Amino acid sequence: MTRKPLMAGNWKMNLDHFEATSLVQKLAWALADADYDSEKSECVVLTPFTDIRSVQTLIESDKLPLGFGAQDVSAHDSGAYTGEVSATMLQKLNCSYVTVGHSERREYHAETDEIVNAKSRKVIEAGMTPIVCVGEGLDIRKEGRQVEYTVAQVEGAFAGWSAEEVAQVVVAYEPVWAIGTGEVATPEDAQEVCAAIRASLGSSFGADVADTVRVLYGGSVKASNVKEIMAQPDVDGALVGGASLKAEDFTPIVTFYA
Ligand SMILES: O=C[C@H](O)COP(=O)(O)O
Repeated sequence: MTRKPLMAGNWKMNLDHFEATSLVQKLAWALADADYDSEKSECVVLTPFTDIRSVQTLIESDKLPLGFGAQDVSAHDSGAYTGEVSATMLQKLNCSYVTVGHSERREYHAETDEIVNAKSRKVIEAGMTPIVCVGEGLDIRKEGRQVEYTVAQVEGAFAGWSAEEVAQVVVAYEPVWAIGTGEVATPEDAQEVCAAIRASLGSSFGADVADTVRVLYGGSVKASNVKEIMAQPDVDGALVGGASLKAEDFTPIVTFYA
């Protein structure tokens, strides 16, 4: 099966809605200038909640070849959960993707695999695609336990799910030590864990699921290293932080195939 590469920009807590509109316009212009072919990669921006309406309006009204989504979601449907945003609310804004369980959420907001599981399920139930983030810290990497640690996170994220549900997700492998540090995992490091994630999905949910689910790599992806990372057979895209904040940095990542 051919898995279409997904190049997703996670803006994190950057860019207000004015800046968001400006970046989307610049990105659309730069992609057109680079002869971007949306058949060869899918380009998505994951914005702060406050930017989504502005980004949606721009992308839909100008029919830009970009997807958009959010960086987190509530595990609850509605009610007395001050400050939270439900999957249904995001779906009503036409979001396609929602990042769940990013290492910054796990670290600063104590998100466990159980919470990631519950949130991802809400995203699926609302008809969107969760980008479920997993990955080891430096201590685990130094002990050489990156595969077992990351595979256990994947098993926890989808415990109790059906194969049909898991077939709808995207998994992002982000070694925490490579996020925002300039330390990029080697292509072989990325391949090792992405392949193990795929193998785990295969043994738990079947070969079709393993063939279908896109596994992304994230952690200091840049124009200068994207091609070698994307050349790995089990890497189906990138989750990009810092380099997604400028059109001139993100465009060559999205058009890595050129
Ligand atoms: O979600 C994106 C990752 O945290 C990677 O961030 P980075 O590209 O700035 O290292």
